[in-house]
Amino acid sequence: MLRIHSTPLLGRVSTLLSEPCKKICGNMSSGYTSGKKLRVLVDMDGVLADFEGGFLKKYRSRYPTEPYINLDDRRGFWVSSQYGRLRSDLCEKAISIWESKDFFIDLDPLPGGVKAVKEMAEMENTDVFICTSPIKHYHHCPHEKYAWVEKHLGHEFLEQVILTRDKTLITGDILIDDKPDILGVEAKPTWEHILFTACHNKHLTVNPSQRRLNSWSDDWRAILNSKRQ
Ligand SMILES: Cc1cn([C@H]2C[C@H](O)[C@@H](COP(=O)(O)O)O2)c(=O)[nH]c1=O
Ligand SMILES: [Mg+2]
Repeated sequence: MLRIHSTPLLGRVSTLLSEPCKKICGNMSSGYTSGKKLRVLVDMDGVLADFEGGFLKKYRSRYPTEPYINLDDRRGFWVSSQYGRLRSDLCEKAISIWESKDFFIDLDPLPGGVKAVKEMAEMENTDVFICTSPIKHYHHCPHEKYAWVEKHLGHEFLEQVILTRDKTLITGDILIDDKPDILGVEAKPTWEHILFTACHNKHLTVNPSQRRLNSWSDDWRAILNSKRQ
């Protein structure tokens, strides 16, 4: 394994490395030495990738005679729970959709998300990571989440992917996420949760101190700047 001990050596080693390796080493050097970079964690499902729209399309196509919930009528984060309340067997039918091959890779990007993340990544003193929870049925989901990032953000962005079932363990300044309650073993995560508005959370009255990003047309740059020292 190549160990890099100091910035001058890093500079020399860097000239010998391929472009992707240079980018990795660039991240290592700036992250370790400055300590001033803003670290933004961006969720994937419901923030960058249209989980709800993709689910409804595939559910209706697989179960054309079964009842379904329009996106305007979605309430609560868990699609499976709301379908289960509609009729108990529909919970399993809902789950079967996102456990299927090609569900995650086929998700359409949400408007403006990919462009915003690419712009964020180019900003000075800013590190962006895609922070996303895989489902436990792991046959397709983790692979397809990586493939989605490669397809829409590019191969180099794979370096920025964090798959975790517990986002409270990840350190960052901001987490942009559509899930209203992000809980885990760490009671006091380092990040401020910015609630990304989605069909399932738009009616929620949240704590007045919780900030929202209504869409990627909203002023995400101002939110980032508000966290800079
Ligand atoms: C709505 C819903 C989602 N899931 C799964 C699907 C995704 O892998 C995660 C959500 O990930 P995120 O990083 O918090 O966006 O949860 C599920 O299992 N059941 C559901 O109803
Ligand atoms: Mg999400």
